[in-house]
Amino acid sequence: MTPDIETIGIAALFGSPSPARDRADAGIMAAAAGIGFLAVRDFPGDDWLTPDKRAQLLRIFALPDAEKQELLRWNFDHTKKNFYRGWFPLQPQAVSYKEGIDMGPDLADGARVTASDDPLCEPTPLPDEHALPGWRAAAADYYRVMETVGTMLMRSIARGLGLPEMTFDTYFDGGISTLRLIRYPLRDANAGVDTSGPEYSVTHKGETRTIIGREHADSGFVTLLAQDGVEGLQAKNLAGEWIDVPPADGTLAVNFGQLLERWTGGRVRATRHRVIAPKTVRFSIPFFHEPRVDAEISPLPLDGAEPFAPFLYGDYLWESATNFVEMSGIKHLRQPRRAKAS
Ligand SMILES: O=C(O)CCC(=O)C(=O)O
Ligand SMILES: [Fe+2]
Repeated sequence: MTPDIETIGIAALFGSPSPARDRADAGIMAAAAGIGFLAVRDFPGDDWLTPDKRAQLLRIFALPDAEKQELLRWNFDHTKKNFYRGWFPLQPQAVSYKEGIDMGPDLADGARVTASDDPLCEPTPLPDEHALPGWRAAAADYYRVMETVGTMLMRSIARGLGLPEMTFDTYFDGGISTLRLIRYPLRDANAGVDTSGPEYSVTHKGETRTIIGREHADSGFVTLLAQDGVEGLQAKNLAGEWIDVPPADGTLAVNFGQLLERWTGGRVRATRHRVIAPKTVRFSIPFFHEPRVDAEISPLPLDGAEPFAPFLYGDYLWESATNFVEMSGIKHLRQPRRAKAS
């Protein structure tokens, strides 16, 4: 039988060294090195993982279209000045059938917009306070809670790798984490998009299911995902089978990105995942925990890790993130800040 994705209580990660913390570290590392997915619960701010609290954030989807359009990114509306942050609308022809918003650290702390000449550091267009009273404060609080969970998980992973626990902290100080809110509506059967091809549909447990989130591995380090009670997310296990990552209130799904996989010499796995269409609209709230744009990624002192030429996180992120459909057409707008060693 396929083992389920483990749920691990992480309260002890927030305290001083203890046997409970050692157990949590071991469980996290085993999941990171195994299937590359886990679920975590019990942490400060976990009251956000309830339907009522999530609904506070998801109110943004009820804005009138005109107000969402104000938040659009340049690739969807050339009158806008934001390239990387902001709204992405439904793209009916795309395999990933979703709309939503990407928000940066200025949401939690406006002073953290650092480089006006770097789209990765641009301010996030946000709805007016009067349109959604209290929404910004709620989203800012959620962002801060996730940043702290991300920090504690990275410390746990450092310990699990036998590295000093603060190894990753300096990279993430001033980081550019992204809080993304996603809505996946039901596909309109009359939209003229043929979803019968293999890109759009798969057979799962004997049923034909439409894909609404294309198979991918995340780019960066660690992703903290709140699902809003509706199934659909699947992870590819070591045997190459797709297994469900069921939503559960009070838990965050955790998975790891390709950069962490590479940085750790493959000890942490960047697991591929996808979303198959449920019978109802689905919402999810990923938080991509990310370092500073100018963090220099160089080989960690780990046995067996492949050496590589150091590079800047921002350069890597831009190259990789702009391959996703919601970022299409913007790659040329940012040049690497450091020339690649030839
Ligand atoms: O909606 C989900 O559950 C998954 C979203 C996801 O994988 C992503 O945004 O990278
Ligand atoms: Fe993902």
